Amino acid sequence: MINIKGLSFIYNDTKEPALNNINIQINEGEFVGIAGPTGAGKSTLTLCLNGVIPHFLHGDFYGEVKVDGKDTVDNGCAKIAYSVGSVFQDPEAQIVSTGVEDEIAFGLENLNIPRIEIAQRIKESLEMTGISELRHYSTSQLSGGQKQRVAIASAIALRPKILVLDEPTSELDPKGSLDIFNTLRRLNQEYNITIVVVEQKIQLLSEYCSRLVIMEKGNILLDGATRSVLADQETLQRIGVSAPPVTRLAYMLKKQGLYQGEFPINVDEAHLMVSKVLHEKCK
Ligand SMILES: Nc1ncnc2c1ncn2[C@@H]1O[C@H](COP(=O)(O)OP(=O)(O)OP(=O)(O)O)[C@@H](O)[C@H]1O
Repeated sequence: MINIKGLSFIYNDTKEPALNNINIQINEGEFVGIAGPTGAGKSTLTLCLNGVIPHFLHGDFYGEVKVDGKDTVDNGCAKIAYSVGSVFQDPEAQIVSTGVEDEIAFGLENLNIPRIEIAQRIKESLEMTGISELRHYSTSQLSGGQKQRVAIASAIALRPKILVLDEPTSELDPKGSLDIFNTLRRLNQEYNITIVVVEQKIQLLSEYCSRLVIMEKGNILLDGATRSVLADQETLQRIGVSAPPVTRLAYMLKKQGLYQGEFPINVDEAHLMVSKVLHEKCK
């Protein structure tokens, strides 16, 4: 679904590569989280997936990026938008219309989709994101989390196979952040949309993503199943990515020889781990 080979990118007027020989393959239906310290190249990578790089942001581009079989150099952003929907940090900056319905119709009208089909797609994308009740709202009435879900609905109205999100919860409170990730889970599980999300809140990534990619200085440092990536505490600590509290607790227990099992990645699993440790101790 996403195939990146030898991708390096240096922004104009800079010396250091923002991306440095990235190789990654993401298969259909994966839910991939990307994390890493500031300046790691996470946003640059998302911009390479939706074609903004190289078509709008210029620099030295090396290697190959293919999304849904389309090479992003040979296909413009409009063509790529049929395969890759994009959602950015700030919902305010993405929303251009005064009404929810108009907002979702906006991208479709630009692509000359027939009116009757636009109506169908508005209904469908509102249902998919669980916000049908907001259809006739004015966008100024919406909370940050609702705006971000309208942005997601607008992106999926083009029926992309891949949804790329760059820190979609950065402006949101914990409830709004959970709503977004629950929406993403639904799009992934029920509609088989491949999700690639850059997110600082590692706890959210650990609960929702099946695969984690950790970047640093333009490189992919770790890439694998969420549990195994989070188990590499030394690397995460070294680059300043703080693992979820449950994983840190497991790490401490393992270091002291009190726990030998798998790393927990959510509260339920941590609960089981603590019960096991206590059981052993009380024997
Ligand atoms: N438009 C730009 N022009 C020049 N350099 C840029 C531009 N955007 C990003 N960079 C540089 O590219 C490198 C990677 O930046 P990028 O924003 O992709 O990292 P990031 O991991 O998303 O960081 P953050 O978490 O702070 O958003 C950084 O050194 C940054 O300064």
